[in-house]
Amino acid sequence: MTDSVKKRVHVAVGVIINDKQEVLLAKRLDHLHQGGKWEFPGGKIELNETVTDALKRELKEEVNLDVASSSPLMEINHDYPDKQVLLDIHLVTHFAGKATGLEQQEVCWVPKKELVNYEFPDANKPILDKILAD
Ligand SMILES: Nc1nc2c([nH]c(=O)n2[C@@H]2O[C@H](COP(=O)(O)OP(=O)(O)OP(=O)(O)O)[C@@H](O)[C@H]2O)c(=O)[nH]1
Ligand SMILES: [Mg+2]
Repeated sequence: MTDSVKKRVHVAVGVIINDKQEVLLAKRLDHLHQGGKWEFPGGKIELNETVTDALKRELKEEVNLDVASSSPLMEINHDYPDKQVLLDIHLVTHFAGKATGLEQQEVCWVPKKELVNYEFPDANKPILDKILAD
């Protein structure tokens, strides 16, 4: 295995859209990688976990939502200067609960058209393009 393959972090990411066509964003805490930017909730996939298991676990841990079903949206490989990520992005339109930032992070529901006003990590560009095209 090469270093680049070994180091790449595999992340489950949820683009969560409610009945009003708003998208759930969370603000990354300042001390984290890409801190201060807005993200789609999610996190690292653990050993022996499927992407959908990880997505369910992370969305419960981070924003207190129970995912009922999800569908694959896209995968993005991105190399930051300090970190390489593989984002496994899923669309979540069926879920239960009220979105709450359980890790002291700010969360908000944003109408699709207003997403252009938020700053995201560089890796997210294709996700934004896709959501805005739909
Ligand atoms: N959740 C999430 N992570 C993203 C997005 N875009 C993006 O580049 N990432 C990167 O993917 C990685 C995800 O890690 P994370 O910090 O969410 O991981 P985690 O929830 O498991 O937290 P942990 O660091 O406490 O283990 C970070 O390096 C983050 O910068 C995004 O839209 N959502
Ligand atoms: Mg996370």
